[in-house]
Amino acid sequence: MDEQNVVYLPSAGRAVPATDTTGSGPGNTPGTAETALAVADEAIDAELVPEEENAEIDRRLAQARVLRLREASAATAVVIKRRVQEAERPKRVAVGAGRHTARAGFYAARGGASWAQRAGDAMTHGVVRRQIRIAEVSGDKTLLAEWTDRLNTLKDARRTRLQELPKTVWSLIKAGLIAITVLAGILLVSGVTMQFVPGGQDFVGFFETVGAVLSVMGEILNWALIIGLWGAVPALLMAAWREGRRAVDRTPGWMLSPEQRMNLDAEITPGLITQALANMGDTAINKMVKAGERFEFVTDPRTQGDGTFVQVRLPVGTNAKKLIKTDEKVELLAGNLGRFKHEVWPSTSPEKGADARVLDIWIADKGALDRPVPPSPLAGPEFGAVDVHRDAMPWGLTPRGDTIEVGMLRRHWLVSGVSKQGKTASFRALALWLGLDPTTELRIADLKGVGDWAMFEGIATTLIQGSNDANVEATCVMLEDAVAEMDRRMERWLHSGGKGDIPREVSRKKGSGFHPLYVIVDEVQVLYGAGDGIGGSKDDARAWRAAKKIHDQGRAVDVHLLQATQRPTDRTLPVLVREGAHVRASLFVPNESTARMALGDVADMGARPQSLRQGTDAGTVVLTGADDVIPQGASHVITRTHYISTENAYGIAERAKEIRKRAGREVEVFDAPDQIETRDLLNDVASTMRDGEKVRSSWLLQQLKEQWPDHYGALSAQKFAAALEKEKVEIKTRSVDGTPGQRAVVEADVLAAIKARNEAAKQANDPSDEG
Ligand SMILES: Nc1ncnc2c1ncn2[C@@H]1O[C@H](COP(=O)(O)OP(=O)(O)OP(=O)(O)O)[C@@H](O)[C@H]1O
Repeated sequence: MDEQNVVYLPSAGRAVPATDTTGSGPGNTPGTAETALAVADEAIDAELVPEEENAEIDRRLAQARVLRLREASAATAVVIKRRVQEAERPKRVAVGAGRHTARAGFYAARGGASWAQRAGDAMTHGVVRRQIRIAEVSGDKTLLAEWTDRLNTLKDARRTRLQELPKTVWSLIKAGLIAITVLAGILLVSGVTMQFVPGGQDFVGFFETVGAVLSVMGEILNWALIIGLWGAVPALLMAAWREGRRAVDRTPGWMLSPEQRMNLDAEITPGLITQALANMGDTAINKMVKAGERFEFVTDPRTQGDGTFVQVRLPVGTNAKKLIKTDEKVELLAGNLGRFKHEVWPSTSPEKGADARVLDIWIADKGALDRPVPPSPLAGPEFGAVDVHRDAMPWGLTPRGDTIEVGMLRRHWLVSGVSKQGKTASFRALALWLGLDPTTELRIADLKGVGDWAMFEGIATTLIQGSNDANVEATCVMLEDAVAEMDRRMERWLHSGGKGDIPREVSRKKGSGFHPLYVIVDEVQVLYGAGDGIGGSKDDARAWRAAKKIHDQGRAVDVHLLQATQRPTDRTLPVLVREGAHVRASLFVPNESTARMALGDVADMGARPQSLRQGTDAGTVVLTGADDVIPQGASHVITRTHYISTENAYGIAERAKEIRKRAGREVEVFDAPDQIETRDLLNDVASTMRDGEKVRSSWLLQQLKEQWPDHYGALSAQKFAAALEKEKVEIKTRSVDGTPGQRAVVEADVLAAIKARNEAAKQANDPSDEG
């Protein structure tokens, strides 16, 4: 339809061709183009409707006898709409009542049929016969023999009961006769006795009284019968209706109102599950359904958290793993259940004794996963010091609403997920919790460096922020240092006769040297993707070798490696590194193959981070390997992590600092630790000075600032002196350029310090030099 030639009827919500002045065209709207365009100016809220719909509205208008639209104005359109609605109200009421009656009739009839079927089943042992047919269809001979035996036993028992029926009836009749005789005898004796009681009734009078009592009782019985008979019909209909509602698999759509149709799948019933599974295109299930058999519900649908849990045993010839093998299958199942893929989580059953045919399904209530996760307990000001030996980190909730509190001791972690899915926030939450234990040491590299981890200044003993070469090199050194620390601990522990894990008391003792050490790298793909012999998976690449050593042995001496990456691919995360992590968690990833890299084999067992919704499910992870929170036998658990914003993270970090201060475990840091730590001060100083030179320290600092402003720009004279002193270079008082009494740095001192440092490092790395 040409935009120029339409009139918008705001409330009627359609557009009428404005040039149609004949009254015979769509809308029967006589008028001129001018009036039409004038109306168009007034119209605000309208939409173009297709020709057919327009024609349909016209038809309804005609039926309602609202035909004359002299001036096509917005106001008239509103009036017309109201009149149409009024005119249609009786029809709507009639349709609603019709649907209601049809539905009630349908349920009652279905209830009757269900009773008949149950009665038939009871008479013919139908349930057992069905199981026999299933066993026959699936070719399970053992099951067939078992059910056939059961049928024979039931038949024998019934035959015996039938043979004994005449005897039973005769016994009942006899008992009745005896009861009547005894009653008659009692009445007779009572009547005679009354004659002899002074003032008592005579024989006839006594029986008249008995007759009157019996008559009243008869009247009561009569009324009860009348009421019962009249009430029986509605009661029966009501019971049949209830039974029908229970038994019915699916109400025909035309019997439901539009709202009911929309909510049709909201309630998870055995009928809905049956229909969903029967439409999975599985041969064994098809065979079973064709044979008229039903699924065995190990657990009927029951509410669990914000959803429904159900356990179904599949027929012989298929199993749970096969049924949900691919993403497409899961999506099909979800669609069959009227849900989105992310709302349906089928898995093999983790329960003890559940065989491979038992399928567990958890189905979220519609929209339940869009409700926000409550704030992190860490963010509450009352959340105090933690003990990694004793406590677990409250990371989030399962979609079912169970809390996920995960232990952080002696586990290496890998968190994966594409950008903007909450990787840093969820990963940083772990580190914040660790920071609240004053005994832990955190060494952190944030290889993005936009300040996401800056709050750890004053908590972490190493804090590298940024992705330039120097930071990458520093991160690699951080890992290698952790390996050296690990080796030192191992040796000390063995020499001291220590056996097994480091005990809690030793680990928490100040100065023991066995405190829990956590090496944390965010955006670790930058490290493994680097050149210069650092990244990659070649035999001599430094980063993966260090990571592997920590993975292999760190746990024994409480040295941990926690890594997070956007890209868990072979090129940016060597296989050995990702396989070495005990706990692996993945936020949304784009496909199954990435999910497999992020999580390993559990991607075959129902762990599907690729089914999370990009963006909407930010912060939701599929967590594997954390056996303290994953139900026994299950491969993974979905965790909707509590979100801790950067602002809140600062608050928690401040608390961590106070806790450390109170415990006497403050961390000494430079104002700009990343700048100092990611460059080699001695080398930089040496390269700035000429042979045999002695220079003013202020001049030297100025040179450094000019050459590497990013690194030394903020360094004060005092801090520079302290840094040199730390590197064993003393600032001396010397005559420089003929001016005596200057604070000077002598090149020979710098070279000597470098030499001493190199020798010490060489000795530390060469075990043959020791002892
Ligand atoms: N647990 C959570 N719950 C809800 N939303 C979250 C959660 N975590 C993160 N988000 C949202 O996702 C956004 C991105 O988070 P974050 O910076 O942690 O993502 P990222 O995956 O680390 O991204 P990048 O890799 O690009 O740094 C946050 O700003 C926040 O809006």
